[in-house]
Amino acid sequence: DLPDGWVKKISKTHGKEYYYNAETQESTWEHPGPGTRPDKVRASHLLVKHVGSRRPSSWKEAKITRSREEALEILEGFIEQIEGGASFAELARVNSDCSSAKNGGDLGFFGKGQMQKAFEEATFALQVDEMSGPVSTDSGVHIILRTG
Ligand SMILES: N=C(N)NCCC[C@H](NC(=O)[C@@H]1CCC/C1=C\[C@H](COP(=O)(O)O)NC(=O)[C@@H](N)Cc1ccccc1)C(N)=O
Repeated sequence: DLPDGWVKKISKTHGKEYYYNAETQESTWEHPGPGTRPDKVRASHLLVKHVGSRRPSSWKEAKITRSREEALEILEGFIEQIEGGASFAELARVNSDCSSAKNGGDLGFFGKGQMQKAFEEATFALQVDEMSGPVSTDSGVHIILRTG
């Protein structure tokens, strides 16, 4: 399998296979290797929605009216608890405004182009087992834990 953005081509002059990445305009004779960048990552998240969320409703609360600032304060409280040793999954299960709360926040594996850009970029920038700071998307404010 090729990392995202790479395609295999046949060189006209040499008649042999080479690899080309249209995103970066790179070309190389050798296979760019699966290890270079992960195509898919796995993550859990804890979402706190607010009045400005694209869908200000969740399994927890039919009509979410907290302000964006309040959501950020709540999320920062969870970050402190997790940094103090609390379980990310347990806090997500009880507090996340996303339906993934029932899986302890687990979203499963996903590739580029599936999640909102800010969420995708924040997740792909994390190492496995690393947690993000507050990340804002149209859904609300998230903390993300990369798990795979
Ligand atoms: N696994 C996928 N590909 N599912 C589609 C993701 C769609 C994507 N979602 C997001 O980017 C944010 C970040 C993570 C969750 C999320 C938003 C919302 C909550 O916000 P709201 O939409 O009310 O504004 N939760 C979801 O979507 C859930 N299905 C995630 C999920 C739940 C249970 C199991 C697996 C995944 C988008 N492009 O909008």
